[in-house]
Amino acid sequence: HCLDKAGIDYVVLEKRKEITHQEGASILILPHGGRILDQLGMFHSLSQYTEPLHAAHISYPDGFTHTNRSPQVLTDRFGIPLILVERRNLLKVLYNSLPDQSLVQLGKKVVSLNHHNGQVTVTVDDGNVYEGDLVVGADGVHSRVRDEVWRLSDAIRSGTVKDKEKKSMSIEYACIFGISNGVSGLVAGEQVASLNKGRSFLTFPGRDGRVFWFLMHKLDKNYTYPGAPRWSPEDAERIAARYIDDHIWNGVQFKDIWDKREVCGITNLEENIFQTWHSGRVLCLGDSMHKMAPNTGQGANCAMEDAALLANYLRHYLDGQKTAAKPSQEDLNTLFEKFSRDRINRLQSIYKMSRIVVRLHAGRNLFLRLMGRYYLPNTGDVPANQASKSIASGIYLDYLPLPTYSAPGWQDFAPNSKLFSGSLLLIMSVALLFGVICWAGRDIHPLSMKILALLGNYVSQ
Ligand SMILES: Cc1cc2nc3c(=O)[nH]c(=O)nc-3n(C[C@H](O)[C@H](O)[C@H](O)COP(=O)(O)OP(=O)(O)OC[C@H]3O[C@@H](n4cnc5c(N)ncnc54)[C@H](O)[C@@H]3O)c2cc1C
Repeated sequence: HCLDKAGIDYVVLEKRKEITHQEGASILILPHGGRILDQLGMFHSLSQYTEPLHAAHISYPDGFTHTNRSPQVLTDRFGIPLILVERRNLLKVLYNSLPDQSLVQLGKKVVSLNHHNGQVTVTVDDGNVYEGDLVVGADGVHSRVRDEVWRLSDAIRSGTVKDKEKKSMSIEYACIFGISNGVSGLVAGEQVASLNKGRSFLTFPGRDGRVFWFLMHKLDKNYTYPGAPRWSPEDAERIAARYIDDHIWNGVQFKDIWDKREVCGITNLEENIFQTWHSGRVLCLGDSMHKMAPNTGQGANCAMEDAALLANYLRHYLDGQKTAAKPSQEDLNTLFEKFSRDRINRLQSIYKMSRIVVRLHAGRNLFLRLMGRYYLPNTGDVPANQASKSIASGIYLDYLPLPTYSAPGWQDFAPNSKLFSGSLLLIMSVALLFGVICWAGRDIHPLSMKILALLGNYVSQ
């Protein structure tokens, strides 16, 4: 869509044979991702499938519960609701709104890439070969194109991509996810995070009693490729059985959701930001370059930003050319290098936050358990403020008009403060101190709570 609107020719090669395969996955669209979809004219088509989120509940293993209005606060600030959409419906809308669907070629698994006469060729598994000025690998966490970027880099200069980078993706959590039908006791639009030791649940009740859910499960150790665990449906059943009596919210147990599952799956939750994004005329983006836990709902939103920023840069490059000559290798190097640097800069804090949140939700250590239980519930709008900062500095398509809704959040939380990343550790450490005091006494002094709330507000300024 981004290339189409920028007037750049493209073809999409997709290994699957169908667009809307049902795998039980769903995607939270945050305002920065929603703004891009809105610019491309698709956000409203998506809303027919969704129930906007307005409240967030947190439940703890000791029975304590807490509710905040973060989703509604974000909606009010940015003028665009947070929506959870089935992945297949997102793909359906993306596909159906393409002006020329024949440009998406299904059943084309990319196997190799090569440079030839100032062009790049792509060979797919049926033997067909495609040629273009550049190739963008958006082929997910197990990217074939990333392997090819490494091979092409090493062919230019041996050892360019170090083994350390090739093995830098780690796996400490797995996720069982699914969609259930007819679960009572949960309210549409009110998301639930159920925190527990070694696991956490995220539950998004949608329309007509449908519930989208995720169980994040801590593994016995930290894995790296090629030693990553592999999962079968039986493994999902075995893990689910361990946590079947866990309380989700309002008397609903995981059993009530699991027993009513329509569809479910299991996957590793890989984590990493790779450093080598390109070689020659080939560039990678999306999950192939940055993979994060889904607890903050950022992966796909960041992938959309990647697409938007690349389209912006390509469009600027083409606008600046006096002739219709093809982009030279040197020009592409400069463009790809700037693109990957800008993206890594933007992604660092988002990635760090997703690492913290998945561990905090699963009570990874005493510090995080104290933070989760005694700090988080007393922080008011702090989670919404942190999210607002990353949303407000989101990428948009600079060659298309911005949506016309007026919402103050885009300006109010625009990147003019360096407080966030620099002070996060400090604030968490101070919060830990207060957490320990609260935990030791269990009887939480109102002054401690006031100080925690003030600290929280300070971080989010
Ligand atoms: C459980 C879970 C929940 C998540 N929830 C959220 C959320 O709420 N919000 C959010 O923003 N993100 C979420 N994410 C992350 C999100 O799903 C990913 O970040 C996003 O899908 C990445 O998009 P992508 O296009 O880079 O890769 P993918 O979505 O993985 O797409 C890659 C595509 O490339 C195709 N492909 C692969 N290899 C080849 C090949 N050799 N040749 C041709 N085609 C190929 C695949 O078939 C696929 O269609 C979640 C992830 C998980 C695991």
